[in-house]
Amino acid sequence: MIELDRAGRSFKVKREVVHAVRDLSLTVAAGEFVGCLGPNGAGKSTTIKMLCGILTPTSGTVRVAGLDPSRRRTALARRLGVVFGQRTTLWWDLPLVDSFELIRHLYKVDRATFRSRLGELTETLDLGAFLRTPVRQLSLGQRMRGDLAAALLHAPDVLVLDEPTIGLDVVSKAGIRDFLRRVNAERGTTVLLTTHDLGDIERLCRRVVLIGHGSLAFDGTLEELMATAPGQSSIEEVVTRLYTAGAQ
Ligand SMILES: Nc1ncnc2c1ncn2[C@@H]1O[C@H](COP(=O)(O)OP(=O)(O)OP(=O)(O)O)[C@@H](O)[C@H]1O
Repeated sequence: MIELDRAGRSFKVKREVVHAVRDLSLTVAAGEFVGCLGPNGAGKSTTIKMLCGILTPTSGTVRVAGLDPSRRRTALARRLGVVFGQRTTLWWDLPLVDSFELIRHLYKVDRATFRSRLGELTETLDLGAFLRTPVRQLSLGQRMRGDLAAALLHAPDVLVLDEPTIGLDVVSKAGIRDFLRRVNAERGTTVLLTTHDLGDIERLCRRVVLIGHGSLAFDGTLEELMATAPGQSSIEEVVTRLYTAGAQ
């Protein structure tokens, strides 16, 4: 469902070239739930932006649902849902439900299907109390739930999330994690998320990939990740070791 083959992305900054992602090969099969870790500046967001078609790779190839994201952005939009935790895709001054209505038009979802999906998402994400509130008045947790609903209204096959639990309290995080687990298990949606919250990884992701210096530094199960540092009892200790051992 997601395929990166020796994908790379560099940027020219003044006279320097920054290799944000280099030679990254990764395949995510349909229905998988994969967590992506990596130190600040490792290349996670750049990778996500290549998957969405926001950035074109400068080397290698990227495919999502069989499509080249930067060339087939419109076709891909129908198959892909995206949430950037640090930024909203909702219309700031409009009530949440009006953003959903606009998304319905953009994705050409028929009214009956929209109503039934919105009903389901309102219930599972508990949006009822603030559907008519302008997005700018929502708390971060409410806004994130709104963004998740917006990303799923067109029932995409693939969901890509860049730090979806950033800044959320423990209860809101638990709610979002529970929701994502259900979307993956019940709808079979392929999920790839980036996070700095190791609780997301422990509670959600059987498979973990670690990006360091723009390349793949680890790809395996959580158990295999723990086994890279025998004697360390917590995932924090294992990841700290990996980051300080050269992923940085
Ligand atoms: N548009 C850009 N122009 C120049 N350099 C960029 C650009 N976008 C990213 N970079 C650089 O590419 C590298 C990777 O950045 P990226 O945002 O992908 O990291 P990240 O792993 O998502 O980090 P974080 O965990 O801090 O969000 C960094 O060195 C960053 O400064």
